[in-house]
Amino acid sequence: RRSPHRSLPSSSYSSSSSSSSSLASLPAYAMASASFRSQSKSSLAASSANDPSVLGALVPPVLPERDDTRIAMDVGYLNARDAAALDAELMSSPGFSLEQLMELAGLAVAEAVYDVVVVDDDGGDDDGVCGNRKKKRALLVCGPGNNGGDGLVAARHLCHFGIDATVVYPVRSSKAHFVNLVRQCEDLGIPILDRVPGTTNTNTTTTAIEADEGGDDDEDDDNEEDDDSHYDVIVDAVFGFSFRPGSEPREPFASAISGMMDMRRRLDGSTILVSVDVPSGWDVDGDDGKTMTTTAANLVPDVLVSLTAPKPFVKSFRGRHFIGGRFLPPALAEKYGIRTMEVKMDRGDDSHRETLDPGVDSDDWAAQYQEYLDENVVQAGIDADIKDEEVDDWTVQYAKYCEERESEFFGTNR
Ligand SMILES: NC(=O)C1=CN([C@@H]2O[C@H](COP(=O)(O)OP(=O)(O)OC[C@H]3O[C@@H](n4cnc5c(N)ncnc54)[C@H](O)[C@@H]3O)[C@@H](O)[C@H]2O)[C@H](O)CC1
Ligand SMILES: [K+]
Repeated sequence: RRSPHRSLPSSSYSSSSSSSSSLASLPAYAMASASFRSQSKSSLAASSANDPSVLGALVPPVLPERDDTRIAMDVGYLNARDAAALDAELMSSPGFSLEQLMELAGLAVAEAVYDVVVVDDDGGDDDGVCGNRKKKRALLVCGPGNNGGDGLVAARHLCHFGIDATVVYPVRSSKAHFVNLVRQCEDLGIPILDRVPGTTNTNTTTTAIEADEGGDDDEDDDNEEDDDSHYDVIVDAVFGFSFRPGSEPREPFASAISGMMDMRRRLDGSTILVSVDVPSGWDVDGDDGKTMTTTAANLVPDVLVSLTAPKPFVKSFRGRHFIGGRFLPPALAEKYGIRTMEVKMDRGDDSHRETLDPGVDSDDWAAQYQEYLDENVVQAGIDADIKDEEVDDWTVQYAKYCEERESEFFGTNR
């Protein structure tokens, strides 16, 4: 078993496994049949440990073994001004809506998180999202802008991926889209807290802002999570490319940032910190790795998910790096000096699941059972040798067995 954020890639990353199972659709029980196919995913490599003391210093590169899923870093960098301009252009020219962009961004974040905390932790062999493995837990700390929105979207997808997500959202936006994103999380049973568990609430502005913005006052003290809760991953979605590094982050976000760092210390390396687009409080355009604000000086993520393209600070980032967000038409990519990447579809089951047509391609045992039913149950009605009670007995048992199998596949996500 490999440590997900300190590992080099396996040379045989492409080993894949697939499995399929099915439940026969039987006339008496109308069982849904399902087949789950999954493939192992490759890992991207950590090029060196994330020791803050070496940040910005010259670190000899650790050359990874060949891994075709890594892309060269000559994809181009987007400074903060261009990132904002490109964002605006994506909405005006190809006509993307913010909702669309954010959905793709948040999905990319959720998939990267899933890769790191589930797939790689399972030794690269994912045997089904809804299998029997222990649920991983994710804490998503969301800020006031669109970076926070990416976090809210990611929380929803992670929940659908079978991960226990908890959101920290200290200042809720009153914009309709954000209200909906929160609602969608709540509908999935995702707790929405107003502070990072284990921190005291230094936030004196939240209530006022929420009241101003018509927020839900009942939620103000909503921090029911146990302060000692363990999270396998913390997602930092507090600030993105619009953070102004000239001043320190204001409350309650300063506390959210230090809360993430404290929790990481408390969990003593057993949690992975993933930053969305920019480690919150870092200088987006600072490429020497030393220009983050004091508050964020020790916020050094293990994993970064750049959206659209890496920002200049990435040159000094030493962790695992993913690029997400597939929105760029070639003309815009060229204009902003970005090389778009071809996304490898080696997982194939993120947004959809294949089901087996009942009886068409069913597993052996199901086909055999169906055959058995055809021969025996049909006969049961006319064959006096098989007593009704006996039929009831084994049908009940079989229905129970099917339910158990089904819940294995679907987990608690039904
Ligand atoms: N095309 C893409 O790549 C997309 C990226 N997305 C994500 O959006 C963010 C950028 O979002 P934006 O709303 O412009 O800003 P931020 O979330 O970075 O936060 C701005 C927020 O922070 C406040 N603020 C700024 N400086 C400070 C400070 N010193 N102290 C306290 N608060 C501060 C400011 O007032 C705003 O409220 C990008 O990084 C991506 O993550 C989109 O989701 C989709 C398209
Ligand atoms: K962030």
